[in-house]
Amino acid sequence: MSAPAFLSKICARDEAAARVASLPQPVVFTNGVFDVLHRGHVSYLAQARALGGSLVVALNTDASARRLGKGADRPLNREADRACVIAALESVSLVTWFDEDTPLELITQLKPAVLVKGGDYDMSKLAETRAVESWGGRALAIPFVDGYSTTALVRKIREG
Ligand SMILES: Nc1ncnc2c1ncn2[C@@H]1O[C@H](COP(=O)(O)OP(=O)(O)OP(=O)(O)O)[C@@H](O)[C@H]1O
Ligand SMILES: O=P(O)(O)O[C@@H]1O[C@H]([C@H](O)CO)[C@@H](O)[C@H](O)[C@@H]1O
Repeated sequence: MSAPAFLSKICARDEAAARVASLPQPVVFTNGVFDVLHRGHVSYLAQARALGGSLVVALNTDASARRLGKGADRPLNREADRACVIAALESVSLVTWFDEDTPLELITQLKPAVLVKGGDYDMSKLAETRAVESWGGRALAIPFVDGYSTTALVRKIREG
């Protein structure tokens, strides 16, 4: 039996620039932990993809995710497992990782035309927005889907 096709969407960070160059343009970029996937995530990724020719998702490595303070046992899913789940989505063209606290350095390397986050972010406050705008790109937040968050889901599972 052959390996699932979605595995080819996952690449190491040092291969990301070359892979991005061969994707249909314009490239939309987003990032995050995506620990336990929910409806808010998949709606937001589908809307992000519709803004361009391809969607690149950069995941926080496990070490980077732990530093975000989402909880002592977070992320629940390891980086390789989170990458598989994200790569299996139709909306996603390429998945890679970043190990820093923010994706600024990776964004500066990849120079996407569009940067998106969910509506829980104020894009005007992000250094990444200023980077993308410096090469003529744009940064925007996609409307938040109320009632969906991984942290709330984990609490519900634990507390019943
Ligand atoms: N309900 C939602 N609607 C739209 N976008 C969302 C929603 N939840 C998260 N996002 C977006 O998905 C990306 C990844 O978010 P993240 O992994 O932090 O999800 P989360 O559910 O908020 O997780 P956590 O509760 O662990 O912080 C971010 O860009 C975030 O803005
Ligand atoms: O999954 P999250 O918590 O939305 O992802 C974080 O997003 C931050 C955002 O891009 C502001 O800079 C980022 O800095 C952080 O490393 C997580 O990816």
